[in-house]
Amino acid sequence: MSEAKIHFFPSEPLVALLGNPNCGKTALFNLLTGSRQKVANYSGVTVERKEGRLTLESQKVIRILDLPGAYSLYPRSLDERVTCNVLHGNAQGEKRPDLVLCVLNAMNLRRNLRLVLSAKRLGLPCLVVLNMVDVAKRQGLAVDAKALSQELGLPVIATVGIQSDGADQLKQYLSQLDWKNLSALCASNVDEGVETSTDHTAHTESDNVQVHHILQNLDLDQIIPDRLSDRLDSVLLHPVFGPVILAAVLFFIFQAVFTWATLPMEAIEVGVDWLGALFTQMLPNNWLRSLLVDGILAGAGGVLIFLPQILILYFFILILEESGYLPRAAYLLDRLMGRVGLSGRSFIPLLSSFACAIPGIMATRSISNARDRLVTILIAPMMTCSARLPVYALLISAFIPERKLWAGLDLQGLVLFLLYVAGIAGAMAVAWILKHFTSEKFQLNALMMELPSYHLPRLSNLAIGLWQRAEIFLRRVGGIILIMTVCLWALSSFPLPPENATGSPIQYSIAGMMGQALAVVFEPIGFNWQISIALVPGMAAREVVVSSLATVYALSNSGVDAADALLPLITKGWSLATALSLLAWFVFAPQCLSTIAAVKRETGGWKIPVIMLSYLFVLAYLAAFITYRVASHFGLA
Ligand SMILES: Nc1nc2c(ncn2[C@@H]2O[C@H](COP(=O)(O)OP(=O)(O)OP(=O)(O)O)[C@@H](O)[C@H]2O)c(=O)[nH]1
Ligand SMILES: [Mg+2]
Repeated sequence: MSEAKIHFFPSEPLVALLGNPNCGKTALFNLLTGSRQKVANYSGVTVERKEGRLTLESQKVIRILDLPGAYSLYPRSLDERVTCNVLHGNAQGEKRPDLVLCVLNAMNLRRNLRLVLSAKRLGLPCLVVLNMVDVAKRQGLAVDAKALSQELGLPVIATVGIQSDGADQLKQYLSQLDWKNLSALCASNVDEGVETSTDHTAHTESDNVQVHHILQNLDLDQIIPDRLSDRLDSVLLHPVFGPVILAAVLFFIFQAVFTWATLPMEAIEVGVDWLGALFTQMLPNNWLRSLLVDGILAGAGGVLIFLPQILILYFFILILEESGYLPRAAYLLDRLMGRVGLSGRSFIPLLSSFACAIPGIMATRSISNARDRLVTILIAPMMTCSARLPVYALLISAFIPERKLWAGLDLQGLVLFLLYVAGIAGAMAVAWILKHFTSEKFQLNALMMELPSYHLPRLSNLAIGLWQRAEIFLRRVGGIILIMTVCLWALSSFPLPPENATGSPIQYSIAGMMGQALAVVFEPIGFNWQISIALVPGMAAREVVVSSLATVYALSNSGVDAADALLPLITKGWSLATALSLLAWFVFAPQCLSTIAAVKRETGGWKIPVIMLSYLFVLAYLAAFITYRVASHFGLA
């Protein structure tokens, strides 16, 4: 029996944004649709299609698709394939676009125009959008849009993706378009002989010749050097200064995460304490008060305190992304990564994983080599995601003294930096081991990566980026973290202890019993039953470990003010060996459930997520075991 699928597409016209990576498609998409998709100054930011809507002056609504950047319509990586599938009408659940907006970076017409010529051959109506005309103007490059339009046989509209009115002319053009009859925008001067050729090298050669002619006719054949970027690169990409500056930048970031966050963190802590005291005073001593104070405030409130540190980390990541420094860092690390069998291409996905492993794993779509991509996915979870920051920060605050070393260096910041380095070193070691399992024939591809011009990060972009991060974090605190905390509170509070009980009530609860059972597994690495309990809900989200510890300890110690009691309790109650062992565990700890789901989605099956989960568990256990034993040996127990 044959089965046919019928798709019902929305009736509105579909407009797709096509262009080389980093030419400003997403910036324009945001301007047209009012969306807030991620814009950054490197290639491969967008890796999946995103849809938005634009209401034209005529009140007509059109759908707009932002697509991953592509160098050609012969895909070499997964993100380019997404774009090609859409343009050929092969994308699942999506019709073929009614109109293609070919976005050009005015500063790099030579390469950008080749894609326009390929797009023309698709037979779809095309409109050329000449973006970044502000930069071109600044650099003294005058592109004559009318002449370009004549050369291409298509309308050309100038835009500036970073100005709020930068796409107004484009919107106006779209408003006046006859959407029922777009055939006028189909290419008229396609060379029929070449069009029917199936050999794409023939296209490439003829396109090169045609682009050369167009640029000559427009008097744009000369290369305009970007002097500022070149001068900066002579220092930042210097074989000696370059790596030193990169290390210093990363080191400074981790110092700042600790030192800059102190004041705002204290302010949030005071607020949470005040609320806790208020509830304790106002409510009778019953289960509701316990839920509010020991559960919600101690747990979710305890995680909220880490918001400033997370925002400071993101602030720096956003600056690195916007400035154009990221691909340079990838270039600097290419040789180093080559030693472990990876290319510099993997650097950006790995760096994104410092924020969260999920966007990092998604970003591997831009890696064209399938083996490189898989290894990068497997090691991405070892990069310290921002959800692990609260766990590190809590343990560092509890066990590492707040001391200044030489030159004002903060000891706690240094330890944090070392933990990040431990994650990176672990990841590189795993990549190196995997290199030896790869067939002899495997050859590293040379790094081909575009270095964009440096930009000063725009304050508005930074503010929006930070706000989005704060929103995501607050939603996690109010959502999954709160839910897990309340569940754990319930499991830790019931059943009630028997009348003649001698220990604290939590020991008789479901969670208490589970913790004691789990402690058998974790005792060899120095974890007590409270930690063992906290690790389980911690699989839902990393920060939950902190909220769970807070709740478990609050319930184990009646009579102590819960919300602020965790820190002194663990300082007193745990040995340094246990704390170090827990830190070592978290450097490698198997990832949260959403990361595992993302790996399954991206690799199309359970095999890789199961491998990842198993090897990370073994690694985390081994690292914690060795740390605990060595620390105990040196008398830190
Ligand atoms: N000066 C200037 N910068 C722009 C303009 N349009 C975009 N940008 C900047 O160019 C960089 C790239 O913009 P994106 O919109 O992320 O580029 P993209 O084409 O979506 O890139 P991919 O998703 O990687 O394919 C960002 O730093 C933007 O702020 C423009 O017209 N003028
Ligand atoms: Mg984009």
